[in-house]
Amino acid sequence: MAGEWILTVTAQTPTNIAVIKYWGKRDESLILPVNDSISVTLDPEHLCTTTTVAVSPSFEQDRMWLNGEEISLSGGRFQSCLREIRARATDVENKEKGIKISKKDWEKLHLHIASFNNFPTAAGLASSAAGLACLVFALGKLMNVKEDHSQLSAIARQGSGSACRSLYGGFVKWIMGKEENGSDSLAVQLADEKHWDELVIIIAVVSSRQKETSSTSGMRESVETSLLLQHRAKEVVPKRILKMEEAIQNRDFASFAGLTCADSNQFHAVCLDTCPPIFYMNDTSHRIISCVEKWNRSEEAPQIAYTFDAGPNAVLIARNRKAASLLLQRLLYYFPPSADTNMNSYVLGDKSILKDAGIQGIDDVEALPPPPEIKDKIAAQKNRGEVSYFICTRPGRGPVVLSDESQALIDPKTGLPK
Ligand SMILES: Nc1ncnc2c1ncn2[C@@H]1O[C@H](COP(=O)(O)OP(=O)(O)OP(=O)(O)O)[C@@H](O)[C@H]1O
Ligand SMILES: C[C@@](O)(CCOP(=O)(O)OP(=O)(O)O)CC(=O)O
Repeated sequence: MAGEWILTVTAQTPTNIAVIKYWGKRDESLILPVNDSISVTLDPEHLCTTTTVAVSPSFEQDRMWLNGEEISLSGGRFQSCLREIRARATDVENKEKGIKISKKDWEKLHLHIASFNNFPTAAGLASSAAGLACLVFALGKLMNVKEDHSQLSAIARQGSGSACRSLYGGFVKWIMGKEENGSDSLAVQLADEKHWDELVIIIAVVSSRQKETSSTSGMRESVETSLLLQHRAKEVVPKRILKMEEAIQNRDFASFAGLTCADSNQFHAVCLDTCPPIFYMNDTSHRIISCVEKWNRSEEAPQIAYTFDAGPNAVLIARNRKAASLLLQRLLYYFPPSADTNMNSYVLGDKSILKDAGIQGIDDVEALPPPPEIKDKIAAQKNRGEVSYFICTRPGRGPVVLSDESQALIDPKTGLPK
């Protein structure tokens, strides 16, 4: 270790949405859950975190910038991740740059970290999951950590529980584990993103405002006060996990949708059963559920699964592209954009779904007929402006290293954000 050099690694990591929810910890500091959970990883093309980690003997302290603003790394969760990953660092040699770092040097070397979310932070779109997973994954690469993704997931878990599921693409299970030290509480991949690639996901962003009750404090209050949570964790989730694994393996959409909707509804029932009650969904969320339920019931088999995290945004999983375009027509019929919004900023992500739905501009939205399953005028009412925007996406891949230096967020000469 000599001279003034800077070594960087840049990684990209997806976010994930739980279809069997994690809600409740048995250990707050290690972040150990009261039940297993299962998630779908979302395509990083539309929702992801990019993080560059840099190390240099010239850095005087660990520093981090999130979306361009410097943030503190002093929080216990960041510190746990940094400590755990440093403890697993090994020798690193970069012959091209003439850099040699030995295992013991990592204790003294400081890091600069810059991260960017390509979607709103702290808006109920799981930025903490993608963010903490990306931090751990990028540091693992920089420090030549030999552990596999499951071992890394157990470190990301200590940054934010749901982050452990973002270490893999496709369908992922977070096994709650039994050990007191948390060593067996980690994520495993159930199936990769190609296994069920017909699925299309539409997110209705109902509100981008920061929520009143964070997941962390909400689940603490539920553990302390909700009897329904105890019943859910002991009796309901273990059986549901088995059924969900089977539904995913067999690509059985009817079973997948039934389990996903029931689990989201039970999670929100636990929130209502908490004292004082927690309300994450709002009237718009309820209207979206009712639209999906009516349509699903009018068809021979369910077309859409819905799930809501700790906020009012709806995550809608369509069985295939055809169902997704019919869903988008319904959503745009009920929730047209307000007068000053253009379609280009109203439907984001994979815009080809919009084309499939036959919608080119606002005139096509205004001309949409009421969905055929609607029988009365009240049910056909429009709710203009209630949805901020939609994101069309699909199941996606796990973390990757971006080797193209132009994608790095830290200047390799100054060690500061570009
Ligand atoms: N890219 C990132 N890198 C590191 N930490 C991040 C990153 N993005 C978000 N975070 C951390 O996560 C926090 C936001 O988490 P929070 O749980 O409030 O929102 P969210 O994850 O977007 O929403 P939700 O958990 O409801 O889905 C940020 O304040 C920051 O501490
Ligand atoms: C409703 C959820 O999204 C809860 C996520 O909780 P977090 O992972 O954000 O909580 P902490 O572990 O305290 O950081 C359900 C889920 O993702 O499984």
